[in-house]
Amino acid sequence: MSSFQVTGGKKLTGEIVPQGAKNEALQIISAVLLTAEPVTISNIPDIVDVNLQIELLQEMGVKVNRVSRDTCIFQADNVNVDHLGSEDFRQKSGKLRGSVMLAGPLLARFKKAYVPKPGGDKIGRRRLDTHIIGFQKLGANFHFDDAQHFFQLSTTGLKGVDILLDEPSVTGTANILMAAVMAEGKTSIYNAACEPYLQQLCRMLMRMGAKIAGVGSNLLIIEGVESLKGTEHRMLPDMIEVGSFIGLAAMTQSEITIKNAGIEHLGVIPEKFAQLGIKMEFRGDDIFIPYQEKYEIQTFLDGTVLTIYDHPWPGFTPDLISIVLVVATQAVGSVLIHQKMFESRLFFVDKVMEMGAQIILCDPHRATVIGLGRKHPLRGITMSSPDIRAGVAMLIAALSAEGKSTIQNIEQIDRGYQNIDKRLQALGAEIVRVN
Ligand SMILES: CC(=O)N[C@H]1[C@@H](OP(=O)(O)OP(=O)(O)OC[C@H]2O[C@@H](n3ccc(=O)[nH]c3=O)[C@H](O)[C@@H]2O)O[C@H](CO)[C@@H](O)[C@@H]1O
Ligand SMILES: C=C(OP(=O)(O)O)C(=O)O
Repeated sequence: MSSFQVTGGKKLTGEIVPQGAKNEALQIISAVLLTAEPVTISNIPDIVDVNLQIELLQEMGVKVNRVSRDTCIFQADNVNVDHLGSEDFRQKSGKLRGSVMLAGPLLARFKKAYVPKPGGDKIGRRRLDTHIIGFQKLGANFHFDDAQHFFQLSTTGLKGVDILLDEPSVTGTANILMAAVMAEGKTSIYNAACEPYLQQLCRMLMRMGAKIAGVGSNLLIIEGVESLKGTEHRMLPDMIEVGSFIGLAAMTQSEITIKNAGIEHLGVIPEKFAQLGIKMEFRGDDIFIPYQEKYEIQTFLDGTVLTIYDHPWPGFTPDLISIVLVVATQAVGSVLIHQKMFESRLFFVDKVMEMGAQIILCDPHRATVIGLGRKHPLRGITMSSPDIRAGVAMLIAALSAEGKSTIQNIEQIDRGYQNIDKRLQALGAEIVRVN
């Protein structure tokens, strides 16, 4: 288990470029299975989860030519689908959430797929019902192996159908969409997720020849085609990294420019940080966060205490709730943080309280943060990262705290943030990686 040793209290300065989006990459890289032709993908983040997804493809026979550090040409012209039934695949795919999205393209092109229990963050129950029921409606049969926790899917041919999702699952929508693009006839997916990740996937599929209407909305209409061709695709900047850096700048009283932030794709993210009182200047596609002695949490218009909660896109992403919570601890004012989607994402809060933050953990989903400005600065402690975003929230807290902190289990952070220690060191942060 590796750790970061962080000496807090340093003001950071300079420019930082967000990596390509992790959750987009996991969808896009799965979609290369839909064609035998080459697909060139650029701005691929060099992070553990994405590298694992690429290895999974390689191990089932997809050719991967890394033409530069962030660009690969994939060609799925000789795929061994049976590899997915192997112990090897089960082990490796169990390490990340994104592996589940190999199933949709495999069903579409090869008529069978295996879905082992996917990994990813242990942030609550993460069921696959939306995915499997969607496949079933398209004409797939499934068998669930209880002992191995393994879904086996097969079809004699997928057929277009109207699907109303029980919830707008992000990976579920991507999976069903990728299955539907080559199904016979018309499919509609209503209550679809519509994050920029999915919009990007739709655009890529359309460049490959898919017929999709309603991109960016919660109703996707897909007219099945017989086959898809190769294409090129570039990943957007990672909006979760952008949000993390906005919070980091304010909390450490730093002056940072986030270069090429993809501002038009950030939805309400800047607005939520502005509600915490954080100033930002949009300069072209860069976000400049000036030094701020203090930032003050706004109230609602009627003067009641602000609530920040997660919601499917275009609402506020759950992946930034932990970061907003930590950043609020050094603000002036109070905010109720409500993590609606996941029941185990706020458990790191006891560590932030141990650092000296004034927080009332109301229940597994809600925490009230009482920001007293820097009256009681946080103090460094030893903590362990339970998931990607809590890990980065802890790192931000440690960088703002007085004294030294140790963050253990940083493998969680490495799943989603590319060389975060080196990139923050370049801004002046004191972080040492201990392997
Ligand atoms: C690889 C990947 O892309 N992972 C993301 C993806 O995970 P993932 O696709 O696994 O998440 P889902 O969208 O399926 O749902 C996440 C959780 O939220 C619950 N839920 C969902 C929708 C809803 O309206 N109400 C509700 O309560 C679900 O029951 C589930 O427990 O989307 C999540 C939700 O944005 C993000 O946190 C993950 O980073
Ligand atoms: C929850 C996340 O990731 P995953 O779904 O891959 O576990 C995340 O990116 O915050």
